[in-house]
Amino acid sequence: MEESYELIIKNGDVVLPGEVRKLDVGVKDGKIAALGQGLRAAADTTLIDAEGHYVLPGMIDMHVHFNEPAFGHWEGFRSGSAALAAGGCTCYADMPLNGNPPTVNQAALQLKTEAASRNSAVDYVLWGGLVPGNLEDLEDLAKAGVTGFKAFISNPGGEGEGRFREVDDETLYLGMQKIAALGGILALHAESEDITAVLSADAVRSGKTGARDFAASRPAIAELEAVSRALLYSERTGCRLHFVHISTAAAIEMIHAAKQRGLDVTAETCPHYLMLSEDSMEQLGPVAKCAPPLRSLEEQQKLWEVLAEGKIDLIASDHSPCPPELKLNPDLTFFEAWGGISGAQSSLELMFHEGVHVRGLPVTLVSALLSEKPARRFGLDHRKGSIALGLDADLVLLNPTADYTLAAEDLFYRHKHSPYTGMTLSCKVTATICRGNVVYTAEQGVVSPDKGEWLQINYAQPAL
Ligand SMILES: NC(=O)NC(NC(N)=O)C(=O)[O-]
Ligand SMILES: [Zn+2]
Ligand SMILES: [Zn+2]
Repeated sequence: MEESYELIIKNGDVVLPGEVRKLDVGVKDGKIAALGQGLRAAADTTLIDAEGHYVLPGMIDMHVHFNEPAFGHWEGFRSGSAALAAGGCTCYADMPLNGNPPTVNQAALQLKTEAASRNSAVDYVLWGGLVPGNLEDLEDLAKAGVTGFKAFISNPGGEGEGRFREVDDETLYLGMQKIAALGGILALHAESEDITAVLSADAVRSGKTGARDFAASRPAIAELEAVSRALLYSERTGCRLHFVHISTAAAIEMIHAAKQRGLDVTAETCPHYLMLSEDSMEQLGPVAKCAPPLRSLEEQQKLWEVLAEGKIDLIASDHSPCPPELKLNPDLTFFEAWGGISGAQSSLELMFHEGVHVRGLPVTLVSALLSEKPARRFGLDHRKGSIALGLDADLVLLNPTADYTLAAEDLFYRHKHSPYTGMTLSCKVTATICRGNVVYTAEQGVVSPDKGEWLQINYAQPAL
């Protein structure tokens, strides 16, 4: 009997693990059911012509802050996931902070899942938090299906009573022991609180509150010190560790060396450390403010070099949005403005534009950093992250010969500011498909805003 497909994507340059081939992709029951040439459509098959386009696995963005509950006026699941879909992302991980309550116990996780349910365009996983005082909650969170635990070494900022707090050393050490026993993984924001707090206070006291003063208050040594401490804890506790948003090649090298000696650690960086620099902070203002801060152009170049050498494990956006008055109000000093960049919609396009087109990196390397490697690291690879038979049909069509200038109106975020508006890009996402369902097209926008599902993670077994 002839196979019948609900969807066939024809004639695209399909990005498979390690190679690109011109193939048709046949989708049945939301899964990739065939990869071949000349797949035949039935009367009710939807056909998409991908001639001249890459067909990529959807990006898996392991680091976004959607601020519900309570801070949906900053960004919510609807708008945030719409932006991700428009940017070629088919699965994401929501961080446990900037909503209130933060996701640090089961009751808070329940509120999070209620906010997300039937409000996400694409699939998602949820991080729980490790904070002072919640050691006893970690097991419940793990059983409820969080993807892992997130902790901050430096003060995360934010508003509201009960907001997310950074860990002290004891909480970090005991937390890592416990997470190791649960088989979980810790994601860590690694900047020394002692160094950044003292330098920030000094700068503000002496009226040095500009963009470069901010960068100087969070120097590379703050990242290196926190990374080295956490590596020691990982070694002693056996806790799997993932460093979020690493900003320097030196920290990447330190993590890589730890990996070489057998530690189960990985490093993420973000498009903004690869695309922007300290100069951008000065030119664009707080819209380009984040922590760790953007670095020098020399540092940015070194980060591309370690990326090309395969020492970076994955790319995530660290989309950390806020209302315009916390970023664009001229009365705020650079130190007072919100720290966090709105960028999730642009990650894949930026990485292809700069990584593949400008710097000549292999398409397969860039795609692996966006999809395959995050899936493997976080136990999603039996369903997501690659174009392979039997996996979810999470697919992106990318036009690699586009020439478009990103405008604020193109953004699906709740608040349409981003450091990338005005940038001209050489590629564009033209369609995003999640589990065989067309979620976004460049012509029609987000056509399916609410069919994304929560993938609960069971560390002992792979995700459902
Ligand atoms: N509270 C935050 O969202 N912080 C975020 N802010 C950044 N990166 O500037 C982060 O992930 O650290
Ligand atoms: Zn962070
Ligand atoms: Zn973050």
